[in-house]
Amino acid sequence: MERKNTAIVLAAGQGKRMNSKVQKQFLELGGKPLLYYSLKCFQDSGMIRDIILVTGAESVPFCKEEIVEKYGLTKVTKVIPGGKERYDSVYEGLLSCENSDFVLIHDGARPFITEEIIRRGIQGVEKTGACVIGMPSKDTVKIADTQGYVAETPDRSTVWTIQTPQIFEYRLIREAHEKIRCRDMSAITDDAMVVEQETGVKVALVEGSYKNIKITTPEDLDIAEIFLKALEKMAGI
Ligand SMILES: Nc1ccn([C@@H]2O[C@H](COP(=O)(O)OP(=O)(O)OP(=O)(O)O)[C@@H](O)[C@H]2O)c(=O)n1
Ligand SMILES: C[C@](O)(CO)[C@H](O)COP(=O)(O)O
Repeated sequence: MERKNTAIVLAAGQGKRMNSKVQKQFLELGGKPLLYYSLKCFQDSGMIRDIILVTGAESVPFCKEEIVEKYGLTKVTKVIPGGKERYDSVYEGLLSCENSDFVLIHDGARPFITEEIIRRGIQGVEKTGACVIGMPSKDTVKIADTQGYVAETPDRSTVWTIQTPQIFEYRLIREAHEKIRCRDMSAITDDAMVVEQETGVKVALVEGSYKNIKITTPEDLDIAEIFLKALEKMAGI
């Protein structure tokens, strides 16, 4: 039976760390809005049935006209307003795709998602119903104490840095979000944490790519321009 896979693409953040007048998801990368690239990857993937785009209420018309319609992104079936925090925007997205089997929750600020990452993620979610994309850490990681000293050094072979998409069975992530919403969510920074804290389900780790960066601060945009040029050169564009 063919699965109904929905991508929820998040683009409702303020981009405070980017410190730019235009929200980072709408900044230009290679002449197109940064947000376009992840939407286009999901659009072109045969594994994705539909896309829910979550953005700021004030940006809904811009997204519909200047991104979805302009670039012919026909799989984007809904453009909806998000919430104050990332997890609020995810929850709004989840309320909009009730008839999905798997949902792939992705940061619109990560333009370098690929078809291969989607494929590995969808394979990974079949294991337990929960899967995150990430990469083994190349750096040694230290846990700090509150005074700014090293408290602990975890064994690097067990440390991964986590990316998106994060992929879940729809019911599992919806119910986990519903449970956690009545508690303090201030320390929740990704979707896997919601499943880790609210269910006994093990979350599978699947390799993404060191190029699948999140555009967070201005230097990330410079790196993204370099990656994009290299990808276009490889594709002969
Ligand atoms: N209320 C929010 C906050 C974040 N996001 C989205 O979640 C992704 C990852 O978040 P992050 O990089 O932290 O984006 P911002 O919240 O915009 O950045 P900052 O924390 O610097 O303000 C981004 O695509 C962002 O648009 C969202 O949809 N809704
Ligand atoms: C979900 C995420 O992209 C995984 O690395 C990250 O945690 C988002 O965090 P942010 O503070 O919203 O950038």
